Amino acid sequence: MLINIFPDNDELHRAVSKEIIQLVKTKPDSVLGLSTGSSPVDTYALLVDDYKKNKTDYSSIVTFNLDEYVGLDAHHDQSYRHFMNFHLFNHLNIPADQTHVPLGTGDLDNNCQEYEALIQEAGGIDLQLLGIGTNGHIGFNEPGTSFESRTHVAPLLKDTIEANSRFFETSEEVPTKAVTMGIKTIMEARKIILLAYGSHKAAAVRDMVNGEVSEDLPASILQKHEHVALFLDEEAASLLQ
Ligand SMILES: N[C@@H]1[C@@H](O)[C@H](O)[C@@H](COP(=O)(O)O)O[C@@H]1O
Repeated sequence: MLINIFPDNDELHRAVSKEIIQLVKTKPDSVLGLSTGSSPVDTYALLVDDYKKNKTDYSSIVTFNLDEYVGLDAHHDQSYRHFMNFHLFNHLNIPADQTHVPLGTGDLDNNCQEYEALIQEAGGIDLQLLGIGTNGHIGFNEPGTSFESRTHVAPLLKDTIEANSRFFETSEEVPTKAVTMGIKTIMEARKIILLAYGSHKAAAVRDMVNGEVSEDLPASILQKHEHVALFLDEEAASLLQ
């Protein structure tokens, strides 16, 4: 694992956005795996800034997002599809049909199979962006998820549901399941960048890097990937040995 530690978040997001922009420029038909949550928001803002200033070309880029809540369609303002359109896709010259976010409505098992097939048809993911949950989840692969998993419907754990509840008006609205790329799907990406900042991520980051590789901490599998780069701030890195 390549570990980059930054004194401030601005530098961290600049470094991550540079990696993405460089890939888009050197391989204009790259397949990008993207993530949601608060972690990548400022990175996406920098990609949008760069696009406005430098007209970096996304017309042949294909994207696959990690996950989507079950029950929320693209029109719901808390759906990950809405998040991605709002923060990134609407501001770049990427054709909408080249952006993929798992579908959290309709025939879910079928959606999962189709998503895997689409990733394969696109030639696999060149660069997967990840965040990490405080319990070590990646995508919505909670502790206990099989390392052999592919895109599937995942129940969310109580802590994750509680953490997400701040985004919803009533507790009944908070999704309890998600469609997520599996661990195996994520591990097949040719390169992975994981972004984490803040002291609340420090224990998960420590266990991911220094702990045993175990399904109890999904992100620990990244120790087995040949091209992983962590982009951390000093707080998230503070418990590393
Ligand atoms: N499914 C997402 C993950 O992909 C994300 O990495 C994680 C961390 O979120 P945040 O970046 O807001 O800390 O939250 C959610 O559970």
